[in-house]
Amino acid sequence: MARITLDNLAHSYLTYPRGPEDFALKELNHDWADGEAYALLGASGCGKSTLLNIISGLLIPSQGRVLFDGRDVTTAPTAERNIAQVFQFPVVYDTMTVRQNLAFPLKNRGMEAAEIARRVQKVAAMIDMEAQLDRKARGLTADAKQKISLGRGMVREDVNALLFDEPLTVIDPHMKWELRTQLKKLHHDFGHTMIYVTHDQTEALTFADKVVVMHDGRVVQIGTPQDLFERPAHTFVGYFIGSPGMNLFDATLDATSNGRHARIGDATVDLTQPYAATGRVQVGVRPEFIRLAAGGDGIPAQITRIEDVGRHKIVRLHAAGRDISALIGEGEAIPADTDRITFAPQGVNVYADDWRVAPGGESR
Ligand SMILES: Nc1ncnc2c1ncn2[C@@H]1O[C@H](COP(=O)(O)OP(=O)(O)OP(=O)(O)O)[C@@H](O)[C@H]1O
Repeated sequence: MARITLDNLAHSYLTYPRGPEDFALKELNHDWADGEAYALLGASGCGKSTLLNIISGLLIPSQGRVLFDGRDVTTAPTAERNIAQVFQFPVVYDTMTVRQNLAFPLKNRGMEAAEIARRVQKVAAMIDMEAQLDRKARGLTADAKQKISLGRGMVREDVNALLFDEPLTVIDPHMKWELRTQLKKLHHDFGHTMIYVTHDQTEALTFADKVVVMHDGRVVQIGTPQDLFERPAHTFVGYFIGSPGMNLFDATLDATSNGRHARIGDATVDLTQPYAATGRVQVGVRPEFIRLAAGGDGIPAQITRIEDVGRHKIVRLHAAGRDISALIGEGEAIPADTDRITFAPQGVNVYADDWRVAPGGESR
């Protein structure tokens, strides 16, 4: 296992990039802590695979360095990096049995037969393929083959890091959940440094200790699932994480209140904390923190639709010139004469140029 350092890293696929917009990966400095499980999350094309390929050695970055435990591996080939990789689509040897496929990375390193047998058996149990160990891989479903690929990735215990690039794409939904649980268990048991690329927020939030959110070639936030939910560092994180995503209101901070009050449409909202930003900002409030009211203070709003999705209701509203969503818990009433919304103070975030502005007095 290793700490992986990205030092001043950036990548452009163009030979002569003219500006930041020509970089698939914009400048990045980061330490991936030894033994942590990270998910790299972002929409298609945001640069996840580019970053993963630089870490694995499939791609040499146009700028900066990659260090494993302080050793510069920027130009070292994949084979020298001692990592295990699992890709989106299965990579298996069709003419070999499942057992031989799983044993392959260990045999390659000259491991003793009894130890190979022990590890293969253990991994086969994890991927639920003990009954098929002596079947040839040829003829197995794509799903089963991908489980073999995952097993092969997990069979070595001495790797610097385990890298997964959307590994569950071809797996059926029930097995997805099962395998994700197994990966988490594997991480718990062996403490590998794991990097897991996905565009699926559920996958990222359930798998990882820390989620690295990428947008347009840039890492916009690295945080625990709770950080991403409570304090999205960038409007993209607010929108991308959560279902529905965070509501954003155009607002003007009121200088006479030391940035404590915001003007949203025709209403004045008490943000309950001062913000050191001036002029036009955006106020972000997740649907979980929107409260419905009839009369009194708040932003005038009209309900346009109510969707019952089981454990809660999604209330769609029109407020301050935009469509927004509120989540109302089971058993909570929706006032029939709802004509306003208010914000739960702990759910308010303020953004200037898409980046979160920390309120005065925030500890971090
Ligand atoms: N070999 C390449 N040559 C030129 N441009 C590339 C190459 N590979 C990726 N890109 C571009 O770099 C950007 C980032 O792509 P990348 O594959 O890293 O994103 P991603 O987040 O992994 O997306 P996906 O989830 O679709 O794989 C995209 O604009 C993509 O078109």
